[in-house]
Order: sequence, then structure tokens, then C-alpha cells
Amino acid sequence: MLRGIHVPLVTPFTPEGEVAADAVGKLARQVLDDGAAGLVALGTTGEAAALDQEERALVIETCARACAERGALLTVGMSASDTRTTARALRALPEGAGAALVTVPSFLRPGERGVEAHFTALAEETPVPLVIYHIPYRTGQQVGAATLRRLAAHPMVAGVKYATGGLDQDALDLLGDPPPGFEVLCGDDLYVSPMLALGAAGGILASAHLRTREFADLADAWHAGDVPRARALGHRLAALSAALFAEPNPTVLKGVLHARGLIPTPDVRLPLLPASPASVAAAL
Ligand SMILES: O=C(O)C1=N[C@H](C(=O)O)C[C@H](O)C1
Repeated sequence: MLRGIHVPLVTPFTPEGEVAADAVGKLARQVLDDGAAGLVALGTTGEAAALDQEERALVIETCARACAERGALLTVGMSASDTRTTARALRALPEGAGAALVTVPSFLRPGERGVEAHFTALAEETPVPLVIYHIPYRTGQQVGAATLRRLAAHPMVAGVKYATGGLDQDALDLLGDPPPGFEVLCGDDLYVSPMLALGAAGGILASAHLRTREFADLADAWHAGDVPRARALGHRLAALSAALFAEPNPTVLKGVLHARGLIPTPDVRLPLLPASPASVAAAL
């Protein structure tokens, strides 16, 4: 279900500051036609925290329509810090959502036992499979391979978006002996090629808005064992990701998409600030 490259869509804004739903739909169809296995609505890249309820609903609805047309998976991002609110949001997911990407509760640092209890409770309530979003440099909470393995045993826990800022011992542990029915997706764009080489099922990658076909080929090449092709592609795409992440995501990406005429403005909402022209030019 999760295999391949999933694109966490940016939320483009009109010059008046509204969500540019037409541009969301166009971008969604374009990346799916270029080889993405699915979309993630309301990820960090989509500036979910800066959208109001109506805007979030509009983004989900627009992405759901594109995914339904293309037979692709729509995953919806969720990042509430308490279990009750997250469970409520899961139960309220609209038609068309095929999975939920749920962040490890951030800021609170409930400990690994708390994280396990959180996801176990959510797994009991959720109408769609869960993907655990493990990103300790944003959440402040470590989660080891042993905890992820216990959670992986639940039939409603489908995988993890693994984004620890590098390849660590826990990643090697999980990829070396993957829990059945549980997929590891790379969530750090720079490390997608090495993680695929070690057995990751795919990635959720903001960078894959650009050169989507090559990112999809990268996953296919590693999965097929075509090492020379995969390695060459991986190095080329890592250079693109490094340029896109030179400033806080998705500021550079939006600058590039706008420069290419794919979104109406490069605008981001505060506290994000637009990327510098130099960073955008370096990623073009
Ligand atoms: O929104 C996402 O999903 C992603 N967010 C990450 C981040 O902004 O740190 C980057 C990754 O490419 C996907």
C-alpha cells in the first residue's frame, strides 16, 4: 500500500492570500502522472499548521479527487499533541483518505511508553491505516526500534515515516529485519537513496514535487537491484534535495515551483519567510 514515492503537497496561495485550490489540483495530477504512488495532504510541507479548518478541508477534498481519478493513495497528515484530539480527527477523516500520517506527539515528550500507549489507542479507533511520523528533531521525542516493532504488530499500523536526520542504529535494526506488514518510508529527502538501498519501501519527499519521475525511478531501481542506475540517480537527486532544504521547507520549493509557473505565488505564511532569491536560483 505504501510502496513508492509519496509527495507531501505544498499549499499554494493566491496573491490575495487564499488557498489556490486550482493549483493544488493541477500539481496533484501532475506528480501522480509523473510516477508518484500517492499524495500526502496537510504535511509540514503543506503548512498544515498555518491553515484553518475550512482550508484544510479544501486541500483534502482537492487531493482526494485527484487520487481517486488516478487510483492513488491519499494520506492525510495529523499532528495534534494529545491522544483524544488526534482520535477525534481520525474519526472525522473525510471520504477519500486512505491512510493517516500521525506525528509522534511533539513538545510534551511523553516518553516511549507514552508514545506506545498513544499509537495503540489511536490504532484501536482509526478508520484508516496509520503511518507513524517519527521526526525527533521536530517533536523532541525519541522512539526506538523496539517500540516501533511492538506498534507494527497492530494491524492498523501500516508503517513509519522515518526522519531522524540520518541513518541510525534503529533504522538499520528495522530495515534489517522488517516487521511483517509494516513499511519503512524515508522522510529525510537527503537520505532516501541509502534508505532504499537498505530496504525502505519508499519515501514521503517534498523534493519529489520536482523530477518526480526520477524519484520514482530511484525507488524502482533500488527495488529491482539495479545498483549502478540507482546509485547515479541517488547522487543526482541528493544534490537537488540539499538545495531545496537550504532554507526552511517549503520556502525554497515554493520559490522554485513559482519560478516554473506551477503555482501562482511563492508565498508562505508566517512564521515562515520567503526563501532568498539565491537559494531559489540554486535549486532551479
Ligand atoms: O510534509 C512532509 O511530509 C515532509 N516534511 C519534511 C519536513 O518539512 O521536514 C520533509 C519531507 O520531505 C516531507
